[in-house]
Amino acid sequence: MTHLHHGWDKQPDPAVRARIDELAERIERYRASYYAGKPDISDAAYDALEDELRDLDPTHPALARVGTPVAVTEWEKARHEIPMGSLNKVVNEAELEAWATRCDELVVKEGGKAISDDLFVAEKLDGISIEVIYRDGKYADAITRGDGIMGERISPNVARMRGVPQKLKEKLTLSVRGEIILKLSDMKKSFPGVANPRNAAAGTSKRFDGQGCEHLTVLFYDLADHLDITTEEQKITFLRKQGFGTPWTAKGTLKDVLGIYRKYSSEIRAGLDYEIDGLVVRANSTAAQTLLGEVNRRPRGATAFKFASQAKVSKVVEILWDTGPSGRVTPVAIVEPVELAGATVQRASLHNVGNVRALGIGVGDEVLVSRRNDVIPYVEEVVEKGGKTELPPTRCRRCAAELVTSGEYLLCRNQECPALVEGRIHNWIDAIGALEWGDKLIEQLVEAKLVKEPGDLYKLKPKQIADLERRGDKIAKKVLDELTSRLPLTLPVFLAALGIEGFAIQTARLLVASGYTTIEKLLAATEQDLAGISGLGPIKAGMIVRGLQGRKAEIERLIAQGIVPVTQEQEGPLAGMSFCFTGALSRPRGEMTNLVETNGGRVLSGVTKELNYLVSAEADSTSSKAQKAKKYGTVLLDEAGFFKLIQDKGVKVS
Ligand SMILES: NC(=O)c1ccc[n+]([C@@H]2O[C@H](COP(=O)([O-])OP(=O)(O)OC[C@H]3O[C@@H](n4cnc5c(N)ncnc54)[C@H](O)[C@@H]3O)[C@@H](O)[C@H]2O)c1
Ligand SMILES: [Zn+2]
Repeated sequence: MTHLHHGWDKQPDPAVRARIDELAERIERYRASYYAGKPDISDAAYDALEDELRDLDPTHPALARVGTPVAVTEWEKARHEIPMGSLNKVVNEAELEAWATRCDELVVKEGGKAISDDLFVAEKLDGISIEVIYRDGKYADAITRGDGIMGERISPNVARMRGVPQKLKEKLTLSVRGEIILKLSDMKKSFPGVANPRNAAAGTSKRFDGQGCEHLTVLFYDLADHLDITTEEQKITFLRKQGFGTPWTAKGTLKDVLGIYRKYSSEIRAGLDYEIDGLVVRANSTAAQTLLGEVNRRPRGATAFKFASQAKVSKVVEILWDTGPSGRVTPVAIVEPVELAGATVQRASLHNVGNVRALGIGVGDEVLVSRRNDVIPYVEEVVEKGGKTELPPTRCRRCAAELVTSGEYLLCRNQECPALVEGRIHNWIDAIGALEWGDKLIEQLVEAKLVKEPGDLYKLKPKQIADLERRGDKIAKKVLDELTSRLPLTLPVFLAALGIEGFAIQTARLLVASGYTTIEKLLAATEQDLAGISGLGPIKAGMIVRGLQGRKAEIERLIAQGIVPVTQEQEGPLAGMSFCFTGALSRPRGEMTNLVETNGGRVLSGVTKELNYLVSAEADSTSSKAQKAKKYGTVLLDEAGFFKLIQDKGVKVS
């Protein structure tokens, strides 16, 4: 193989040289901690740095090393008769195909048979390599990989692990290779509080008192002495026959392997009782493997086919402190763009101020950004400090008010803060089910200082909305008509729309059912009064009373404007029933809404605990709305079911 160094034939520039030296030094340091079971950084971060070094200097000696030299410990050092190597890796299907093609070319040139049609695949166990030696069929020795040449003799510990037979079925002398793992079920049972099975296995297997080794398991996948064996498949069969536990394996073509990989990535891996970090793919024929030979103690005829990492290293460019609708300040890291799970990521959540302090993060730091299960990307760890540690702000970035710390959170308590005003308006619009009002419109209205509190919504003139950027007469009329069409509001909706903490619609309903049938009665209630209601309790009662008193003037302004809550639910055959429509329906949404509302029912914009019926094109939909509905016990209906229901109630459908 030729290494073109991206086409450079001159000396790399000093900055690159310095980065290479830095990476190499750090890689050696991280390895030493990792193989001792106390990694400094995550595997994903380590792999990212190793890949970076490989890009800059593919032949760097740090990349050729295996494991780490053994440290001075109480364990006796032992030399491996046959050095223990490592594996090269591929991280996607194209790389695996390229590896197979390259192997085929090489073997064929040497007069062998192409390997692509005869591959052997095994789960790549994420544990610690171990060599176990049997003499005359009896367990004799176990040596850790160490740096591949010299390891530690931890025989008494390995003897206690599961899956290690004391005696073989035949009186053979041989050396087998396996991986010490900690099964997840054993971790749960016997290692409370431990989160990483690999690190626990590494630490435990080297304990001088051997404590905990009985909970570890060894699975075997290789055999050093060949015993007339000519394929990997025969090796595994032999190991199983002698009583060794093994990982799952299969024989197949390149296409089969790709299928297996997809299946493992998408489902099997998540259901295993142990962690694997990929598959190991090899030429099934040992003759082909011998022909291919090895480079840097990594066989060319085998490769680790790793699962895609959903984490990458990047650099923090800026840290933003966004004030949210509830006043909570959320820190966000802006990082140099990285590709993650098919998307370019530039913003990563830092959750809260407590987490920022715990990470000790700052602008200029190298961080690991991850995106798991499609959630919002977040910063997992600081890999290397590169700048000053971020000092959390003392003032709100939206309104400059002094921030308050509450537990892990920073809060803006200024009720006039535009972020909080937007939040309250948003809550109102949501609760009354005004579907036409988008976030952006609310933001514009608050920005233009046209709306400071919910009551202001009802004072808006069509022209004020029409004049906003990208609005117009049609939109203005539509949203204002919608607003008035929701009136009058029932008392529970009115209360929930205020968005008082701890005071959602269920609580509002409970209060009405307990006799607080007018807003006046509620405003007059004390904490003690409400605490007596079963299902409320003193804490919630306190929040409700304080919340209502804090908004009293605003409530009075609403009422003065004619926004008077009514206690009676509307009348009609669908009174007391709520519906939410989702997906493509045969009639326009507006028509369905009208049908429900003119008959006394309510239409909600989303699935809440209050929703009685979710109507969708397919009743067995697996959409997130349908899942939520199932959780709440909401009835799922298809269109036909909906029409049948309302007709049974006496609604005439044209
Ligand atoms: N976090 C850190 O600081 C840090 C530091 C160094 C290394 N690492 C991690 O260690 C790994 C590299 O270490 P490595 O040299 O042990 O290589 P490796 O784990 O990538 O692959 C080789 C090893 O796989 C194991 N293996 C498991 N199942 C196998 C099977 N069925 N067939 C063959 N081998 C199997 C063997 O022990 C073998 O030695 C990387 O994943 C890297 O992220 C992390
Ligand atoms: Zn603020």
